[in-house]
Amino acid sequence: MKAAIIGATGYGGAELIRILHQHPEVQIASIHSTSRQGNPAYASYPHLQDVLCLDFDDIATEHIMGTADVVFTATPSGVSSKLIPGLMKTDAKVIDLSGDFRIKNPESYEMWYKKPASDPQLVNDAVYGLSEWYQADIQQARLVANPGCYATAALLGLAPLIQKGWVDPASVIIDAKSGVSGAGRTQSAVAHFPEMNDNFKIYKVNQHQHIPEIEQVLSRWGGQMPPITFSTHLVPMTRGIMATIYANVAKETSLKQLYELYHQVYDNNYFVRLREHNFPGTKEVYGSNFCDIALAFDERTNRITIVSVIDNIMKGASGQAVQNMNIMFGLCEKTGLEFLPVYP
Ligand SMILES: NC(=O)C1=CN([C@@H]2O[C@H](COP(=O)(O)OP(=O)(O)OC[C@H]3O[C@@H](n4cnc5c(N)ncnc54)[C@H](OP(=O)(O)O)[C@@H]3O)[C@@H](O)[C@H]2O)C=CC1
Ligand SMILES: CC(=O)N[C@@H](CCC(=O)OP(=O)(O)O)C(=O)O
Repeated sequence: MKAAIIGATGYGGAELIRILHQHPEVQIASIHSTSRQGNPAYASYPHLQDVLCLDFDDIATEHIMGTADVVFTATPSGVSSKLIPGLMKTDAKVIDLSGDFRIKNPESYEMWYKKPASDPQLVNDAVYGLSEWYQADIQQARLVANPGCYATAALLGLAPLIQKGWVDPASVIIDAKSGVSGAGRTQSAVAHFPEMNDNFKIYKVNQHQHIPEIEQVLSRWGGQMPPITFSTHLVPMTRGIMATIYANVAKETSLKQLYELYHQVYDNNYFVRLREHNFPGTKEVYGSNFCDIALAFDERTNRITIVSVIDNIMKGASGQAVQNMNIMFGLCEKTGLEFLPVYP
């Protein structure tokens, strides 16, 4: 298969290059940028010197038409919505890493993203690419809306409990923390070294764009859902997300029963690992496509604590995008993705 990457100068794009370069079924046919067109890949990414011998091309659809079987758009929200209608006129399958095609309700998208919603027909046709849960739809999809990084960690952690109705949905609180690469490569004050180093900050309180995304999926699983509380924090590390999720039980249970449920649900999913013997840290998934989940049950408060960790650029973005590509093209979902976590 031939792949084109738009937004290849960003972190999501660089990670796609790292994965696809060693994917046995894929050749990177072209990389695209608006700021570095005509320049070699190594000019933007010195670590690719003598490895990826391609120049950045511009983003005109004509340059992709007929040359790619799959196009990854690793571009910001508001940009993907403009690029993808043209790409849908080619024969390629498209996997978008932005939030532009995730939210089915256009008013909700516009309220949370503060940008015009994408073409409603394409939003309707786009399949939400939470690989573990929508495999059958992803197999048939022409356009996949790859999930947000925080949404991936939170949804994989909550899925069994919400689907089975084991917790009171009104009690759900998701407290999440991310490494700074989640903010992308573009410079910003918040990600500036003196601002984030030796610091720990909450941001976008009650305003994060992943709130409607998480609520949309939880409602699909558990029926009408009350609004959730979701907080995001920036941690002075490069990669990683930890979502610590709290929920009150809706029925009598025990830690043993909770793990039995999670094993039933996830034992056949290679990329979800249940960490029954110790709580996961972000380093234990660093550079890999794993989502590690552990549980605790406090009998005093009747509250469950779920800890879910991912690498934000892997399972939270480019890793899951390649997992979705594998599913769309009928390959084993693990193909080209069996990276061990980088440790230490
Ligand atoms: N980083 C992460 O952990 C995650 C990111 N995402 C999403 O993935 C997407 C990419 O994120 P990330 O790589 O981190 O972001 P970066 O800021 O690192 O990169 C964004 C890329 O988009 C390109 N771009 C910017 N403006 C335009 C434009 N007007 N037209 C075409 N291309 C443009 C830039 O390239 P150039 O200026 O050279 O054209 C750049 O390569 C975003 O939608 C992000 O929300 C999702 C989950 C996690
Ligand atoms: C640390 C940090 O800034 N993270 C980003 C999440 C990146 C992501 O998943 O973005 P999209 O949903 O927009 O694609 C944020 O909180 O907005």
